[in-house]
Amino acid sequence: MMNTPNNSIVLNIDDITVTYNNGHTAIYNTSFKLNGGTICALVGVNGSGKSTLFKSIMGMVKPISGTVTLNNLSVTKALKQNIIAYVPQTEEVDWDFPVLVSDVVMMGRYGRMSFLRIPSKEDKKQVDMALERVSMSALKNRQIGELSGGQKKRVFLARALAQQGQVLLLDEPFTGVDVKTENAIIDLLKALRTEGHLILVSTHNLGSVPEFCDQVVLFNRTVLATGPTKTTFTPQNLMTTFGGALRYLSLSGDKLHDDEDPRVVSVLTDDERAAVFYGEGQDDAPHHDLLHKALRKK
Ligand SMILES: Nc1ncnc2c1ncn2[C@@H]1O[C@H](COP(=O)(O)OP(=O)(O)OP(=O)(O)O)[C@@H](O)[C@H]1O
Repeated sequence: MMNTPNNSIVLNIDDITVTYNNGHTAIYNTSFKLNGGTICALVGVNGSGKSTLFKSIMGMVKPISGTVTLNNLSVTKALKQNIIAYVPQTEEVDWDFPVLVSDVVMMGRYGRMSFLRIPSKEDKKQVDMALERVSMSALKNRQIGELSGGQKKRVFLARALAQQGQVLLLDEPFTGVDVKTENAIIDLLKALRTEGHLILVSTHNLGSVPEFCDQVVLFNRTVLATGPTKTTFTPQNLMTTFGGALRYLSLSGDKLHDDEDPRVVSVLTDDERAAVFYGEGQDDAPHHDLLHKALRKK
């Protein structure tokens, strides 16, 4: 069983500014607040500071001003209590390091072990359950470096699950994964939301945002807009966020993916685009098949 988190978890980012040692201010005056039982998308162009924001929440970079708190605890205290789990971008990991898949997932348990790091029965059970949840049990004795990009992502997700944190930070979990895996991850995140977790996920797959995220933070070095997806994830706000670098794409046919996914890329007309964004009297969020990877860097 996962922890039994309740909706009382609160992440409060209050007016933080992060300046790197080289003098570059990556994010400034950034504030937003999220509660448990939420999946929030963090959306912005490359270099807009999304990873920096994650690292601030993880205490890996220190804001020069402002505070990050979890249930009124400082990041340091929240980390000690294993409240936050982080799935970094794949590029940030040294994949040549010789380590088994199950060992990577066991790392999620380290914060709960004594300094000798001898896994208990419970630790092993949690690792097995986490691997099961991301459908990676069969590969648990493989070297991590031998896995595909999508499989590595799932292993890191399993590591975060094994940690049993109430807050899950995911930095681009869909990059380089096939559509089936993306859908499986989305289903898992929805289940975690139901269990009361607070999930913040950065993604460039704009099409899937309305399908599984109830909140959004549109970001470019500071918060441009934040709130419920339905009212905030609007074409106008997205144009502000992406400054004309946005392309509206739909997918169909078999050319886009290696698997049997029957989709290809085509450009949407203005009318279709309006329909995708809740137009045409649609009450429900559009299915992410309609609009996918709509960001193209200019
Ligand atoms: N360690 C660092 N030292 C100096 N500058 C950095 C450092 N890390 C990131 N930056 C700069 O801060 C800015 C924000 O980078 P960050 O990685 O947070 O963006 P991002 O939104 O996650 O980008 P992407 O979508 O490409 O992953 C960039 O201009 C980047 O060059």
